[in-house]
Amino acid sequence: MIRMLLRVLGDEYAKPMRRTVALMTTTAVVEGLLYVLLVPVLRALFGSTPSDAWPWLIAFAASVAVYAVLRYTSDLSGMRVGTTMLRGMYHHLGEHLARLPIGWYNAGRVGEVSVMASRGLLAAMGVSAHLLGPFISACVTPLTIIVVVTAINLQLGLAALVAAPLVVAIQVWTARSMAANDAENTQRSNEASARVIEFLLAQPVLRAGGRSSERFSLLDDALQGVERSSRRQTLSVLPGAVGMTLTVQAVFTTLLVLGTYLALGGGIGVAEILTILVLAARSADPLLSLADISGKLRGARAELDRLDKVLRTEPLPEATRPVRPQQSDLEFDSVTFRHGDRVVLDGMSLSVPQGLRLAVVGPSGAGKSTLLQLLARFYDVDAGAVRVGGVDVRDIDPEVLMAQTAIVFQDVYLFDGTIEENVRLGRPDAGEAEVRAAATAARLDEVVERLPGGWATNVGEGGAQLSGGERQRVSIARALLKNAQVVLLDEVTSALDPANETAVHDGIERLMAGRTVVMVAHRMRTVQRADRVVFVSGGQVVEEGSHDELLRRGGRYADFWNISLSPVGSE
Ligand SMILES: Nc1ncnc2c1ncn2[C@@H]1O[C@H](COP(=O)(O)OP(=O)(O)OP(=O)(O)O)[C@@H](O)[C@H]1O
Repeated sequence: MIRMLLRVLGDEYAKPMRRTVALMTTTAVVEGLLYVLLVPVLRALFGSTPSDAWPWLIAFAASVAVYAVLRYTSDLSGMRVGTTMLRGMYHHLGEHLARLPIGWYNAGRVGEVSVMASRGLLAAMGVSAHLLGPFISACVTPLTIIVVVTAINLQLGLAALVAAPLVVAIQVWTARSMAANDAENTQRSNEASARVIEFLLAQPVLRAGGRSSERFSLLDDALQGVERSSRRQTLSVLPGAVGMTLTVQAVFTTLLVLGTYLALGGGIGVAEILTILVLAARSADPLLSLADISGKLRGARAELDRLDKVLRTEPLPEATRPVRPQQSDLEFDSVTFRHGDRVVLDGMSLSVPQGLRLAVVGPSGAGKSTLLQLLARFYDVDAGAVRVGGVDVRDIDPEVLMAQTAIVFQDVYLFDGTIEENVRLGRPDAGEAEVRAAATAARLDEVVERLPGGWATNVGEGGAQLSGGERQRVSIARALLKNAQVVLLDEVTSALDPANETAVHDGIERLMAGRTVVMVAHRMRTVQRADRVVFVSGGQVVEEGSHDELLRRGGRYADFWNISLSPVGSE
């Protein structure tokens, strides 16, 4: 477990962790040894001069004080290591996530990473802050006590020692029977969380379609699944807990009977027998809590496993000698790319000379968006090469590639901050005049004028305070501010009202001026602004030429527009 923690976090935490474990072990041993002092105390109390007990009582009190200080220090150390690790883990995870390919971030990841960053990291931190100390105490203190009992009386020590393999066997058996239920419970909880999120996000659609109750029953089923698996999980603990209680009781009774027998035969004194019984009673608590602590440790381990899996996901390889492209022409050279088993691009070749605009048209699912994503290196190709300025994108420093590429997608995500802060993301070191100029060029100034807080208006999480078209203008202003030589557009105007569409078209026109552009197009108006058009289908370019040429040719492209402009398919 600790090895796993250190692997996830890095070796810099090994030293404080080892120190904490040593401190916790010492504390547990001292706790066990402490009670040896009861023997002289009790001997004196049962002897002819009870006042002889005083020095031993003082020694006992001093030992208790030493134990209390040790306990405080080791708990504090565990807490400190836990919080330092938590900070370290956040940094480690944050840095790693920032290096992972953007293609890794599909919809499911958001839930997975957010659960990991909250529940997972807290559970992992809890290992050293809350679980390690009690776990070490539950294992080491009873063992120390057995050693002490053996030192006082060999027969009673051996009787107590018989319990050790029994306790281990019960632990292993309980852990096995709980493991399957733990996994099922985690899976059911994750499913239920996903259903809750789906149910909340889909409220507008569900209400419009009158399907709320239908989807609620799915959510209800998921929640009932959690209830059932939680019940099974609780029940799976019971045999182990009962077994452990019976074992502890049996050992206690054995020690009591054997101790009384030995005492009656004069083999052991009353002080010794009382001390042994106190020690036996003292071992009961940590032993009984062992099952609970082990369960929590297993839960934390499962969270760490998930974290470890993400941390072991390799970022896209970076070039050892990165090349900076001097031009902005684009090229797909026999590119093959798969999403899982599905071949999306199958040996595709195309090129875009510097400063020209290419429109990509094709049926849904043909791989148009994927083509843009490969140009921005969200993924690496499976075969062939994607080149910018004649340089393979894998040989370009990712930051340089990103600085050279402006991307405007249909779905724009804005951060919870002011409009100005959101535009500035395009180039954080831009001057105020440059930010305003970009905003004006994107016709964002019209939006800002209407807002009560002007430039300082907070856009809310995800840009919820703005309409789709207004968010789109922020995104275009960002791209304009970035002043990148390559512009990638993923049909940005298809869902806008006429006023916003005109404004966004104006902004896009300014953004495209003098730059190399690839635009995914679903609308004739967008395509007509391109210098060249490719029609993609089946993972390949099937037709290429200007809009008018392709229409005249009467092939797939012409069919595509004829269908989409027919009364049923028209916009
Ligand atoms: N993250 C992903 N994981 C698995 N498959 C994916 C992923 N993204 C896209 N695909 C699949 O790759 C294929 C191409 O998707 P892409 O989004 O590039 O198509 P498109 O031509 O842009 O479609 P549309 O016009 O409908 O947006 C589709 O079959 C899609 O299901």
